[in-house]
Amino acid sequence: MDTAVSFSQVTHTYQANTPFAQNALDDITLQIEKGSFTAIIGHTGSGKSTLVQHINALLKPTSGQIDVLGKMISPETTNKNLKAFRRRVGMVFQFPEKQLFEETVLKDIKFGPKNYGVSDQDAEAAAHEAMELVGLDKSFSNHSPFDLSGGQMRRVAIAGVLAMNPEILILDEPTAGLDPKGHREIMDLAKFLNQKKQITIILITHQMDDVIDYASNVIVMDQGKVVKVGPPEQIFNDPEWVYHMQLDLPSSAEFAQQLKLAGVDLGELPLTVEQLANKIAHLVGKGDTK
Ligand SMILES: Nc1ncnc2c1ncn2[C@@H]1O[C@H](COP(=O)(O)OP(=O)(O)OP(=O)(O)O)[C@@H](O)[C@H]1O
Repeated sequence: MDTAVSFSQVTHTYQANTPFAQNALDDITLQIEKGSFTAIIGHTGSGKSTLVQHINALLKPTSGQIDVLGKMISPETTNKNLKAFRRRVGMVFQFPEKQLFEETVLKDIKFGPKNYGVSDQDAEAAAHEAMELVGLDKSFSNHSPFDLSGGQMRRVAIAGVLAMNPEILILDEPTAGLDPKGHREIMDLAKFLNQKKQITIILITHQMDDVIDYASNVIVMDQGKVVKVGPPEQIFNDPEWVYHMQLDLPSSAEFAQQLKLAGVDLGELPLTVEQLANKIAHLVGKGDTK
């Protein structure tokens, strides 16, 4: 597989050379494969947001370099001539609906492509396509984004990023504050974009169930360092280490741990709800639930 993002010995210090210097990334070296669905986890302040903001060059490293789709980002990189690059790396910030500002949904979604020099007609076509992707009916086009529900506003904001046709999509806690239905819709959209549109997804999340259900690869951060990288099953197979990192287990694995503490031996730690159901069914003599 090709590499989409490659960090080489990257450090980032906020307010470097001042008494307020804050070291947020410490010697990060990692790769993210093209087409992967990568989750970045780690407790608050571990450096996740700082890390992803280097991927579209919103932040520049204090030292080291990052290769993103062949573009090299280094301490010397300036914001000049980054437009074409930034279009390829879509970034959905936390609570992206706060950044909506146009008077209609369509205008808001068209804003990005137009800003990147796309003609009005092409921007409109891209906006309609993006609306369809996020499940917003065309009839919303002339609504004010501020008259929509929280979940719908968030989909408008995501559509604005998708209208630029990114190859990498960074989602920083995209489901924060949504109800379970809205949560599922956004996560299923991310899965669709990854599997059907071949967009590389980089997701920051505190939801371990999402990590196990959606991610193919996980990066664990702690105090500005990458402390573990691997598929979800590998990351969660040591509950003591997971708790030590101030992380949660996926809920099925958490329940299995509780059973284990109560003296029920399930053997290997089941991570998905389906695996847990099968193990319990087996234990009570009902065979496979399938
Ligand atoms: N603009 C800033 N100026 C100074 N320090 C900052 C700034 N942004 C973040 N930091 C510090 O850098 C460190 C990493 O922060 P970052 O936001 O990247 O962590 P995070 O893992 O994304 O946290 P969370 O899960 O709460 O979003 C923290 O110590 C934070 O206080």
